[in-house]
Amino acid sequence: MPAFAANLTMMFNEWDFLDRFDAAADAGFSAVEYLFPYEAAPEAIAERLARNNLRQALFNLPPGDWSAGERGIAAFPGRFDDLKADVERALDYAAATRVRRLHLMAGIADPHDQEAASSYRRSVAYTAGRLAEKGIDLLLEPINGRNMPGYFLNDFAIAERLIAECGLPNLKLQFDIYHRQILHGDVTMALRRLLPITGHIQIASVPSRNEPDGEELNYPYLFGEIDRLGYDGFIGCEYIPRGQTLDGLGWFKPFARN
Ligand SMILES: O=C(O)[C@@H](O)C(=O)CO
Ligand SMILES: [Mg+2]
Repeated sequence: MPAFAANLTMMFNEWDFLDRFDAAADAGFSAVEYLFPYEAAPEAIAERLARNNLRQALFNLPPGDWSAGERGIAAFPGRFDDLKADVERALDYAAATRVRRLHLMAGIADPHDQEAASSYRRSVAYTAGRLAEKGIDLLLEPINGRNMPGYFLNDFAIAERLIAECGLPNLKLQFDIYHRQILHGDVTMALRRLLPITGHIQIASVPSRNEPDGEELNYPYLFGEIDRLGYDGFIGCEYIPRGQTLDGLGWFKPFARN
């Protein structure tokens, strides 16, 4: 049975950030993820995880200045020193939350720009190396250009090639099924082929990015396939509830822990 992680950036927004941990546990989740933890103290997050017996599935390394439109800095040649500091900041939170995987965002940059491509590769190799010292996986996530216009890593084939070329055991793919369907489709065959390099999966309906219970994709079929393939990681529920979070959890009832 898949281990679902509630995405606390998108779900349970009826509560303040720290209270979302309690709400997710009460709803039957045994794990959580979110984009960024950095506005809360690491100890406060650790306390909520422990209190609720929750596992921390994933979060992102700092993305640069999000409010100014940055979506990562890994592909920016002039920001390597910032990136190194960001890695240490993320590792403080990783130590507190015991997370085993972190996602590095690439940034808004032209994927055909050679300078951006080599900066990205350097940032990925550096970050993966530093995370390996702590036993943590580094994840790369292709993101569709409708949600994130101009995003550098906008193609699963580019991520797959980079992971193969780097040959680092802790460098893996973040397979967001929502982005995959929008970018390329062919979700089941891609899961079958890419599962060996996949470190995390995320889900949402397509095209609305709501509960995984309708629209283009047949999630009960995909959950069965993911199980059949022997995936033993987390599935992050990275969706925007259509209404109240709890009202939309009918799909999750068979998987809830209590
Ligand atoms: O799919 C997404 O948008 C996220 O997983 C993310 O990390 C960047 O927004
Ligand atoms: Mg995602």
